[in-house]
Amino acid sequence: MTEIEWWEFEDKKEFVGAIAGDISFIIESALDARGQALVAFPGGSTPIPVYEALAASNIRWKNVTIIPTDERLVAVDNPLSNIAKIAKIFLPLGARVLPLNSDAEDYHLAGNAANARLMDLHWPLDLCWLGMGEDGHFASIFPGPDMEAALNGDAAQRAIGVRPDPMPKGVEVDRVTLTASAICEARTCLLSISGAAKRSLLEEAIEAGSKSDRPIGQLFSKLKVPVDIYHLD
Ligand SMILES: O=C1O[C@H](COP(=O)(O)O)[C@@H](O)[C@H](O)[C@H]1O
Repeated sequence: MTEIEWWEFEDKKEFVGAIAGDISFIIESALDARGQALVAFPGGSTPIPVYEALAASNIRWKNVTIIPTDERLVAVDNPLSNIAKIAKIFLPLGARVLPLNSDAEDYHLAGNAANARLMDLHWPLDLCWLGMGEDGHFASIFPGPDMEAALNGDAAQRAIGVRPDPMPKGVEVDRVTLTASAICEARTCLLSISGAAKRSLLEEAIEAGSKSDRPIGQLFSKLKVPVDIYHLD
């Protein structure tokens, strides 16, 4: 199992500031070392205040490429779109923001198109910042017909189309996600969650590791890079 450091917060402002500070450091270090940075940001609602804090920081965005860890296959003007929120904040700052979605006819083809797009990037990710749902999914790796391929498929595949089964309530759409192997290759990994329920689910899943029926437990059994977990109570 990988090394894990938990960072506990009761104050939302401190939680947001600590994550933004860590991410700024990782991005600036990558820019200093390689002249560019490639990072994956999670979707959903938890990360939005952190996006805003990052946007207010002094990061040199010009040489930073941001991809979402996953995307819901909806139009960009749909409020469920992950890339729309990222693009709205970071494009005006000069970052390159690359979507994972496309006009492909079905989610398998959308996954293949995203995978091909990611092959053009300077890999690995300098940072994979993840969120986690209340059901223990991360990025868009959910139980369902595609979970095995997303977690344990071809190690060279960076993105894959997935259909959650059961569909998560309120977000009943197909998706494209980074694969576990693409995430495990990242130079750094950070997970941010809020709420006591997510914390105890995560602890149990990490403990169960590869035997966990939660995708996040299986991811932790594969990760080699140390992970910082930021938790807001
Ligand atoms: O559907 C998704 O949910 C997770 C968790 O979102 P949160 O708002 O509960 O933190 C997110 O990490 C993922 O990127 C997103 O597509």
